[in-house]
Amino acid sequence: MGLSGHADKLDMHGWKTQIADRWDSLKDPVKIAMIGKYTALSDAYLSVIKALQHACMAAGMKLQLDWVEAQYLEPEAKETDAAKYETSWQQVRAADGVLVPGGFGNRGVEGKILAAQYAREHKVPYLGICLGMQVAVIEFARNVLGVKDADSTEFNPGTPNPAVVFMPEISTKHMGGTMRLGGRRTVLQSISCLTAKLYQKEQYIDERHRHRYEVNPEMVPQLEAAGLMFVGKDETGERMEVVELQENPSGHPFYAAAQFHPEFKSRPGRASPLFLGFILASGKRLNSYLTSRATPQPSPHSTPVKPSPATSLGLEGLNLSAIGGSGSSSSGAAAGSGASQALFKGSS
Ligand SMILES: NC(=O)CC[C@H](N)C(=O)O
Repeated sequence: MGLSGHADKLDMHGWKTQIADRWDSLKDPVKIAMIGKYTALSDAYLSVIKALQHACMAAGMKLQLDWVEAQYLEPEAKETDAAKYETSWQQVRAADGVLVPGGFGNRGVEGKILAAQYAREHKVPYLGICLGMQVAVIEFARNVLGVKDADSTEFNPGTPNPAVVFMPEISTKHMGGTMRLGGRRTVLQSISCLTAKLYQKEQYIDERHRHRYEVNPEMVPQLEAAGLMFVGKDETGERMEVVELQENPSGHPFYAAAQFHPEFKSRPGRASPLFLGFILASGKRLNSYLTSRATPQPSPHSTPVKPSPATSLGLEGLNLSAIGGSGSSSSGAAAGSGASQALFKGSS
């Protein structure tokens, strides 16, 4: 078979110079509050942490991750554990960005909804993943549309106002076969949305999924009329994939959430575009990053163009001197940018 009988020595030099040294050199802090369940520290959370690290390396920022137990953000916690309630809200208030990752089951959901509301109202960058998108939609329905009892049928099966509903992908009778899993296509609805700009795509993106519930398509027109835009949908147009707060008049620096899990495709040197956008916005560097990149142009092709590997990474074309600009607080930013450049060159 032509095997030489011994493995070549692993070349760790690139890893050391491009990843390990770079990680150690990051100085500008970015404080992210992750609203979850401590007890559910599963692989899903580990992928999210890795994706945050990849994005921080690309942005030249040092990650400070604060775990916030969602349950302690709920008003009842004021009675049962006032100290934890106070510290948890302090962590949210101190954060540069708020992230609600994926999850199942209803414990802590109201706390996640309150965190999404805080981020929206206080213009703090928000990234919602899967359940994090569903709670953002419920929050918006309750507090902007005024549908006070809007809910998900996962948490309240009898809710009269379901903003999120069960989505039997295969069959309700087929036990265990009802989870929508794996790589699926998301069709972008506008080339000017943040998601299109971050992915540098004008037509579609492919990301991985893991969910049973979805945004109720019947509520979409009302939500959009009030400024919550569904900028990514599946190929039928019926299933909501990415949501963003309308740029005007909200003036929000970054409020985006996806039904898919962008963290699953994030790699060192190939940060997930949504995570990168979230970290850049949290570090007040998103605008300079976006202005340094070309806006996706409408394609002359009527059929989708095959994505090139280079444009799917989210790091290419990164103008790092621009990123180091606004909002950077110290000379560490410049050092971080230089190192980012080295990382970027190494990964292309
Ligand atoms: N991965 C997730 O966050 C799943 C969200 C939700 N529990 C659903 O099944 O749709």
